[in-house]
Amino acid sequence: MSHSWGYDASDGPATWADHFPIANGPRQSPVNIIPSQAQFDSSLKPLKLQYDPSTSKDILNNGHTFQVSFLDENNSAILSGGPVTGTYRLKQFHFHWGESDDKGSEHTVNGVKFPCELHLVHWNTKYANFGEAVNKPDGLAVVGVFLKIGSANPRLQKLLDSFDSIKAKGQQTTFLNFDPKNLLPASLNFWTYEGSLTTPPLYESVTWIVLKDPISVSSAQMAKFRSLLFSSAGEQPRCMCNNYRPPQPIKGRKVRSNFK
Ligand SMILES: COc1ccc(C[C@@]2(O)NC(=S)NC2=O)c(OC)c1
Ligand SMILES: [Zn+2]
Repeated sequence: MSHSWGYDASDGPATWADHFPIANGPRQSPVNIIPSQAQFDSSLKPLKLQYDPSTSKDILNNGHTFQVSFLDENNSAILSGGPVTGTYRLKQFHFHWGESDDKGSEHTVNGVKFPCELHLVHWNTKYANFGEAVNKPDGLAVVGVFLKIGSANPRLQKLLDSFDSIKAKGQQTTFLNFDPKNLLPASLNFWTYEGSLTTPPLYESVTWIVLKDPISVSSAQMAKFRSLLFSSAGEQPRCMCNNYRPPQPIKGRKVRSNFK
């Protein structure tokens, strides 16, 4: 039976090493990105994200976050270029956020936290499927996008409108024709480094691609994120928020950028 974990003092990030010793491994995520220490790498190719909205399937409250899953039987929604070799297929995207607008992102920039961070998860098609790829050193490529408080973002609205249907853990509903391209900033300038999943099992299998530019979200929209629950229907309601792991030791890793 997989060990239960969460984000409270009793089961949160400070306790994860008890059952998942890789939590203290050499390539853990997230990290604090220090732009002045990132190395510009002219050999990095432009990041290519080719998404097909018809591959979006459903939206689920999994008790840790909410995620939108995609059909991944073919190369309709893919990531290529950037720091990766080959083709990676979009599997799902999800978010991490705080109980207030002053925290919530997993990666930080010069120690600055954003209120929310989007993760677009892709798996390497050199492997047969996501399950085979998820624990391989080159198995996953995750695009991280920061959300910054500003004007309401209409492109988040379809997600927010689905929240009443997935309020509690385990609730799921169909979520068709959603184009994740609409969640990206205009610029695909990025930082990249070798890291891990940011929740147990914390596999060190992620090539991180963190976009420099944020997208906007309003404070009212963030409040809707916080209307979701960690808890199942019928249980004592527990606000889904602060579902972020703090930055981990860089341990000698280099963060590269495709921009000066
Ligand atoms: C067993 O496979 C898993 C388990 C958890 C996650 C989620 C997460 O840990 N990973 C990132 S990235 N953010 C997260 O919250 C996952 O995502 C690819 C794959
Ligand atoms: Zn994540």
